[in-house]
Amino acid sequence: MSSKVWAIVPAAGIGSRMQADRPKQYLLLNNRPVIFHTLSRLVSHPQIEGVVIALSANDPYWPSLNLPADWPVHTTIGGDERADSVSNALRLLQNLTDTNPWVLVHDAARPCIRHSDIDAMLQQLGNDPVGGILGVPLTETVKRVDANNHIEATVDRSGLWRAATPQMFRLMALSEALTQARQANINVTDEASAMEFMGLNPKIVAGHADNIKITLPQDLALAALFLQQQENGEAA
Ligand SMILES: Nc1ccn([C@@H]2O[C@H](COP(=O)(O)OP(=O)(O)OP(=O)(O)O)[C@@H](O)[C@H]2O)c(=O)n1
Ligand SMILES: C[C@](O)(CO)[C@H](O)COP(=O)(O)O
Repeated sequence: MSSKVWAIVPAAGIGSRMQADRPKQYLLLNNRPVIFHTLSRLVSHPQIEGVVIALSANDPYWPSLNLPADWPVHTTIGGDERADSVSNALRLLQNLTDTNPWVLVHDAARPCIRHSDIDAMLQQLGNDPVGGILGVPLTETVKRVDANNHIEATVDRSGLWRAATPQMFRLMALSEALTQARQANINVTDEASAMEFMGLNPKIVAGHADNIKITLPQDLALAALFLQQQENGEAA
């Protein structure tokens, strides 16, 4: 894939499930904030031209990150929901470019993203008419459970995947899909849902299971281990 792409990083969340003293994207992971690792992975990929990151309006941590001056990172203010943060970042990007590039939307809370997974997306989706997402097929038995934690049913897991990020779509199509979903009061938790709402069928690209989203307290130690393994060349 010859033309460059842009990354969009939603980073305006509060990380409530993490129950930490600060938003999880600013918790330390191997002596660096989570968000530093995520941005480092993105800006170091040769196909990524720049990054637009959506920050909380009252984010006191960003200024002290001291990112390298040559990192092509642009900031904007996020919104109430993740989808609003992504929309705001896309709006800034539309003012930065007069093209309609592929955008890779990637959670700030996913610092273990591999270049090989981004390469697989670019290779498999670069000529796709719609785009797609990174995901991991479910490998365990799936249960539907009632409010009292009793098993209601075993769900057929064939064809079930965990959606991850990056999620790769064309700038204009994704902007329009998110706008339409918002106007219809459809609360989308990922970009693919908005594209599906528009009647489109995104593809899914198999990624590595270590591309975890740091969500719960126990995820931080796991992410630290995965980063260490990757940096030591131990991760398969
Ligand atoms: N209004 C929001 C909500 C979330 N995010 C970002 O979207 C990513 C994935 O969302 P999630 O894991 O749900 O993060 P939080 O909303 O911060 O977590 P929680 O739901 O536990 O509060 C995170 O990088 C988060 O910063 C965002 O940019 N804007
Ligand atoms: C977009 C996402 O990473 C796909 O798995 C995920 O949905 C974002 O986290 P959230 O907890 O749904 O906001």
